[in-house]
Amino acid sequence: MKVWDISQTLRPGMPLWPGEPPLAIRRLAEIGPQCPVNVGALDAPLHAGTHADAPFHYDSGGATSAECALHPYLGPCLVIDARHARGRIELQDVEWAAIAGVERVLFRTYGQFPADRWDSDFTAIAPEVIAGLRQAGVRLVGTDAPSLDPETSQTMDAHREILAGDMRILEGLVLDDVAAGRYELIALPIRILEADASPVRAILRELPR
Ligand SMILES: N[C@@H](CC(=O)c1ccccc1NC=O)C(=O)O
Ligand SMILES: [Zn+2]
Ligand SMILES: [Zn+2]
Repeated sequence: MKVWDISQTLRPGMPLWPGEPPLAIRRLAEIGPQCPVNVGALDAPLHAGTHADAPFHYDSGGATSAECALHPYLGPCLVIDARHARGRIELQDVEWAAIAGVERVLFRTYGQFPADRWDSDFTAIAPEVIAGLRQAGVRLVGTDAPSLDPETSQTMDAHREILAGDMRILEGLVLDDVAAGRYELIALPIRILEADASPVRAILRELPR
């Protein structure tokens, strides 16, 4: 069964949200005469790379990564090619008939994911689109962009629509090699106490025929 790895590589020097501290891999122990193993530690912002926002990120009373149920992050999804969208994915950019019965939607906005540079002008998603997805019964919205809202947003309108429907979010996906269509999504957040986001290893699998 074909598997698509739709996750970024977490690595020192990777592009991060402006102001975030750099990702580091610390060496705690090294194989040698007195030590049988190499041991490291990861210092990384919780939103680094491909990750799942927890509701706590945009609602101080919201669930943390450790508290989020796993159902939204595991199951059939629809990948939508939204590369034609300019600035924001708007209502007219979505083929709403294709959303019927879909619980998970992943938007592709990049022709080639910017793995080596921070893109401040990434394609956001209009709050009206999130509201429309919520009304259509969608439980999870994913994107290859680093956020649903523009980098400069102070109102986080798309995240607020997600909150209104207690929906879930994946950001920083890599969809370059994924054709639009239906897949099985597996992208489980790690059980991190008090966390507002969690790295995920996101993959797609062919749906069973
Ligand atoms: N991936 C994050 C980006 C984000 O909102 C953010 C991340 C780190 C520091 C500040 C952020 N947002 C607004 O200031 C998000 O959209 O959830
Ligand atoms: Zn995030
Ligand atoms: Zn977010």
